[in-house]
Amino acid sequence: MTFKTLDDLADIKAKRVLLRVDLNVPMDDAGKVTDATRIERVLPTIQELSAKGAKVILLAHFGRPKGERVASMSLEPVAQALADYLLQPVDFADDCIGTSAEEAIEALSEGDVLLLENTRFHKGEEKNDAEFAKALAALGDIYVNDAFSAAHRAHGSTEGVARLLPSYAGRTMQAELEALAAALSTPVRPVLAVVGGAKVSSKIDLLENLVSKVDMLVIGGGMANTFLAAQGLDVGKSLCEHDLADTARKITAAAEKAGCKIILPTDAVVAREFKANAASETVAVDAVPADAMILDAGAASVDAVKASIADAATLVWNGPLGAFEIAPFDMATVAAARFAAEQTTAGKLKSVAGGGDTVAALNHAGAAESFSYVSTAGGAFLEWLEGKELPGVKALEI
Ligand SMILES: Nc1ncnc2c1ncn2[C@@H]1O[C@H](COP(=O)(O)OP(=O)(O)O)[C@@H](O)[C@H]1O
Ligand SMILES: O=C(OP(=O)(O)O)[C@H](O)COP(=O)(O)O
Repeated sequence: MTFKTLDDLADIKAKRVLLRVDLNVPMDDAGKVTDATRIERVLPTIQELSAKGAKVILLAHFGRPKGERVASMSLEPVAQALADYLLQPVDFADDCIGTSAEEAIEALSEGDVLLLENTRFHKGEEKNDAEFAKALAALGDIYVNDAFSAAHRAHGSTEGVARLLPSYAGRTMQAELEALAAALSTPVRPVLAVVGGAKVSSKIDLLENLVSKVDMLVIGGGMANTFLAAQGLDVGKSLCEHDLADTARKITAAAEKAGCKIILPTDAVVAREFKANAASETVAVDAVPADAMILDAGAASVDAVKASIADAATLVWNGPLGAFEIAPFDMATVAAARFAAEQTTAGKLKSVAGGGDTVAALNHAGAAESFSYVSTAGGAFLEWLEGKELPGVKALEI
């Protein structure tokens, strides 16, 4: 696929550049960014545009507010965090279209950077509504997409607006696509995929295709609970999408047919409260108390994950194996990440991991630096791996 890059942008002095970035960063309850990888990755594009005299207008989403204005999902705290990394002020407008955005843009000088409020505060964003895309496009002269990790969404700010303005790929978009192609176009077998995390419904469908591309699939985190429940096990109060049981069974059957080995947890760390240092115990997955929730994989399951990593030549990983943000439920994720890092350093494994929280987990484990490649993308990375066309990339096609 060919698209224009920043190299194709001639004179952009004083031009209004709408730059789609992914600032969907992990944040604690106090509004502090707990992992800045996604911020760091978009700095080169912002700096390049700013240095060339453009008025840089950032479009981004945060969380899943479903078209409502949800205060806890405001991007305002991220504007300050971004300014700290950019070492330059970042203005903020409290809406991504309409008067407040227009006035904030009017006030920009060459090289200034402005962040617009969460695009998902408007229903038109996720619907990719033509009027919403038009309202965005009216704010800029040029569109640049640097949000590879949101490119699997055909939304107003990732797809619709790209069709209305001269469009370009940003440096991170370009680098991600090149790095993933270099690392995984012809992966050395056996290939192991590890899929965990919490976004069960948005990722489970991908697994049916994935099992035909990989030799082993470790299913962990909230995703595993859905598979365990589909086998008839009681997962108590665990994060679990019971209505996806049929899908889980279909994936298991597809894996058998394709000769892909599925590795599910056999034991689990359970607790009755979702808080740091809550009283916890390790139980077999068929003995989860009805009033408890699975928050991490147990030691036997971790050994099985490590054995799979030891057997693999290539690892692709999205989604933590437990609620790693809360101690001690980071045990499985940290142990697996460190083992994969060691195998990579020893030259036995090519390891590629991605996803906003996955990257945060790898950083938490001190393992990210040793991985072969760390992508900002989780869902987009899995879709890319499947060979799916990503709408946000497709819209940039010349
Ligand atoms: N057993 C579990 N119960 C609840 N949450 C979990 C569990 N396992 C993992 N998680 C949560 O999954 C989240 C990450 O999921 P996800 O967004 O899919 O990953 P990524 O952002 O890397 O793509 C983390 O916040 C983690 O706490
Ligand atoms: O965090 C993201 O994806 P990821 O959790 O798959 O890494 C992206 O910002 C996309 O967010 P979405 O899954 O709410 O569309």
